[in-house]
Amino acid sequence: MTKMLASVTGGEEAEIAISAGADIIDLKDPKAGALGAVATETVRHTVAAVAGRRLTSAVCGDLPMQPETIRARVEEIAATGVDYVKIGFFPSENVAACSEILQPISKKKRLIAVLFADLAPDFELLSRFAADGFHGVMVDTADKAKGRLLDHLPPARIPAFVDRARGLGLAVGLSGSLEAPDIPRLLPFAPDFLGFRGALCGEGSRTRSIDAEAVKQIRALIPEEQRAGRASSVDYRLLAARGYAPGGADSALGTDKIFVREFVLPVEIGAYSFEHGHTQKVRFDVTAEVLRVTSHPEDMRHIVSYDLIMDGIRMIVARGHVQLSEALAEQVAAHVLEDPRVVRVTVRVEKLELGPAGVGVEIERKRAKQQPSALHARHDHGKKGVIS
Ligand SMILES: O=C[C@H](O)COP(=O)(O)O
Repeated sequence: MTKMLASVTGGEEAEIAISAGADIIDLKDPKAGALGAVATETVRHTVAAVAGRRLTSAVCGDLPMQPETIRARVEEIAATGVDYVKIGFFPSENVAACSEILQPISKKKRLIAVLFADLAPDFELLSRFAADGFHGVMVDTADKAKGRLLDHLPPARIPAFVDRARGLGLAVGLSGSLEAPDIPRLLPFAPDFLGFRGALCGEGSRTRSIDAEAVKQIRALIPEEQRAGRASSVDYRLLAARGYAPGGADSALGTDKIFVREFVLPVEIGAYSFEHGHTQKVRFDVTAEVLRVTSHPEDMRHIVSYDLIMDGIRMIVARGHVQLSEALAEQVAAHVLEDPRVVRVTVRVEKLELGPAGVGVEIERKRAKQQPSALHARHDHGKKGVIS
């Protein structure tokens, strides 16, 4: 299951994050940069105070890409007893050398390579990290003022990154100014962890202190593993909605309709030869009938996000040429029905450049009774279980 990583500045914030349910306590000084490091002594004390109640990690700072500087710093942080050491790899011709020099340390400490979605990350580096014994790879953002992870690494590009990392045996983390609505969009990729700082702080400002209420709200959106000695805070309705558990929403509450209208994308589509090798504008209109889980919807736990529909369409379109509008509509309908709360979906696909206005197809599909959730299937595949 996906773990929640909370970046904290020291022992006091660590306790807040622990009591609000974070799985990984990550030491970081947000005032000192994207991967700003806290004092090594603070890492040591906090790790000792956490005392195995949670996994711990620490960043090494926004270091120059100089192999010897990085090696020395990673050794210093590793010696604190922290479980994971996170190392930022900024674009440089020295990246391979900086990774390679860490080989001996990676044999005794779990290292996480951090790439930055807003700095044109080179995912070819993943095989370098795997060869050098890294435990995992994480994507973050370097400039927190310039957008969230999904602004730089859109959902359609995430499967390629996740699949590649998984194929190399690397754990996968996603972060970068993530906010609550990003969580249901990222969970289907089954990352090993999602990392947060800004969303846990007062007024969403990552340089303020973390706030217990904000941590709890984020925690509630990530299905939680049962932890010994802790009353479970699992929201079973959420789990059901994500396909992690049998059961479903309260049918007595009936359904709502969510919709996406006039969503236009360039698509490689068409059966004629003149339609191959280039894109044409296609308009999507989708309405999904969703089971309600509460009569008082308050946050992301209680809804099916229309972002999931748009993300799905983008991912399907990114797979390449499709011959028929009908086939495209079927794929979109199947994707939307993967959410077990969707009972019926209408999909209209219109090519906008072939006729006076639009030409296309509209289909309606219902969830077949007892149809096993595709999300079940995805998660049953464990680490390989990502949308492709
Ligand atoms: O490791 C994760 C981060 O600390 C993310 O920080 P952020 O949510 O402020 O971008």
